[in-house]
Amino acid sequence: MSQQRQGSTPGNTGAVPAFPDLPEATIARLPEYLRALHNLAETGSETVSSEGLAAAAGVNSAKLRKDLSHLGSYGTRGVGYDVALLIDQIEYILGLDQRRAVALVGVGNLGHALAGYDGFASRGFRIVALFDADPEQVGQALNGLTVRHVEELGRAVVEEGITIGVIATPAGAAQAVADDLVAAGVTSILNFAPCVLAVPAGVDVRKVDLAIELQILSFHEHRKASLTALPGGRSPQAGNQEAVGS
Ligand SMILES: NC(=O)c1ccc[n+]([C@@H]2O[C@H](COP(=O)([O-])OP(=O)(O)OC[C@H]3O[C@@H](n4cnc5c(N)ncnc54)[C@H](O)[C@@H]3O)[C@@H](O)[C@H]2O)c1
Repeated sequence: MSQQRQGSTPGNTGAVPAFPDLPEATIARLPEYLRALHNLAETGSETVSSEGLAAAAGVNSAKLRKDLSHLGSYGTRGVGYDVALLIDQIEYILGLDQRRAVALVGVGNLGHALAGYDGFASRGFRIVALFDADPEQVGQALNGLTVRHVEELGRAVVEEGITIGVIATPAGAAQAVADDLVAAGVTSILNFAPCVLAVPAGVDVRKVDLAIELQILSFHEHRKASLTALPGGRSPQAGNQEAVGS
């Protein structure tokens, strides 16, 4: 997932003096640590070593210790990290202690799948409103919500306290949708459409493009094939797993 940064992070604005200024790569790994910690908590683990947590999150332990030191979390020698405490710290930093209201615009193939996914709630998000421009979609019930016409977006954003917008429209419509979301007061956008969005300062955009991820895997396939074709048939050793930005 790539990020377009037009705005500043909430930290270091003076409003929350104690908020740590985290590297982007560390921010991208925190959700992986959180997922691993929740799995550990579910199996009854109260503490975890840095090596154990690193293995569960798919990163190396030196990187994990450095990341967690940014949160002021160093663990206890011989004991490791307190699982519940670390979950609280990471959820606080990611702002997941408030369940954020999300609007989804574009309820086609992808939008249907996203709106129907129940896993967001347990990760701190509520999709509270669905919008589409197609009269055939408007009025449909989906996962307890009714699809509304995109013209109702502005009012709904204010009434429902929506701060995050997800765009799942065709690329040609995405910029206008982003403009409407921003005009309504949305300050974070997750864009699935294959295009770059222009947004004003203070608005964060993240882009998800599975085709780009596949192209990166294609590069690795190409590289492995070229290595095995070398004289002596050098074959690649360990796999290259890049679960989160580094
Ligand atoms: N990021 C990824 O990995 C990934 C994967 C699949 C699809 N996509 C992209 O996601 C988008 C949606 O794909 P899809 O297969 O669901 O397409 P789709 O055609 O099935 O759905 C698009 C929906 O957007 C609606 N729409 C069009 N203009 C609109 C507007 N101005 N306001 C509100 N709604 C509008 C349409 O009525 C339709 O319901 C496309 O841009 C596609 O390229 C991205």
